Amino acid sequence: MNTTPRIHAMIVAAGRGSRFGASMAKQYTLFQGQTLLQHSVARLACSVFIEQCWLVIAADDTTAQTLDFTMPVQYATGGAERWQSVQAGVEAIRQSGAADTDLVLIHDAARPAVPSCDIDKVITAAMHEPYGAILATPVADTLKHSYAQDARLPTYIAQTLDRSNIWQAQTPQVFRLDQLQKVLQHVSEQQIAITDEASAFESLSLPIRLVAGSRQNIKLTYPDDAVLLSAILSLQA
Ligand SMILES: Nc1ccn([C@@H]2O[C@H](COP(=O)(O)OP(=O)(O)OP(=O)(O)O)[C@@H](O)[C@H]2O)c(=O)n1
Ligand SMILES: C[C@](O)(CO)[C@H](O)COP(=O)(O)O
Repeated sequence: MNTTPRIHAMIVAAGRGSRFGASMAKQYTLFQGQTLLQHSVARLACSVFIEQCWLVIAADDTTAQTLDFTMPVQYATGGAERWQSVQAGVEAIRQSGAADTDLVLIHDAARPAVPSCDIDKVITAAMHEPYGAILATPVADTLKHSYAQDARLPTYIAQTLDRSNIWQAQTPQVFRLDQLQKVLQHVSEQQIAITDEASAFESLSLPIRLVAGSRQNIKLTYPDDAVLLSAILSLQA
């Protein structure tokens, strides 16, 4: 009997890219002639586990459906917060007939350089977990905590943080479908602020496995991330 759970992939692409500051949403910025969204779909398409993908886009998005993708895509409408976009994707996946024990993979459109081997690694890890697994990379720099001050004033160091056992979370993040829906409902009811789905599990003290990922899997967030991302994509080509 085939006990491998089905994988339902979603890419969240409903953000506005305010920190990036471009005139259009950053997921439509072109690198090597392709948008970030197309690059991210292509990376997922390299995975042996993924044959199609849900794209969670803004209600007023008129770009995504004009693009060509390297595997079949379906669309869901995102929300104001990232976790609400994920919740919309989860609902669309459930409506499509997914089973509770299937796995859901969530990836940021803003992370187009994720190595496909990392995608398969985090999926395989999640298959052996009761709740899920995420890609992450151990912090490499010394971390400073600053005094909270008026942004118009110079900022000073309050303390250096112990960086042992500190990781930077990435995506994909992969979870059991029914468990993900349950924890997102908890986040909604308790109005908990989260910036990734693993945090929702943490809010209920549910264990999520960390899988060491590539430092090439950067997220395009600020304008000067573009130079580094462009170099990484060129080297990966
Ligand atoms: N309401 C939101 C917010 C974010 N995202 C997606 O989540 C990913 C990571 O979020 P982030 O880097 O913060 O993107 P933005 O929210 O667009 O950026 P900013 O916070 O600078 O506006 C992106 O692919 C973004 O499109 C989303 O689908 N729905
Ligand atoms: C999900 C994420 O990419 C993990 O690092 C990150 O939390 C997204 O945060 P953002 O503020 O929505 O970019």
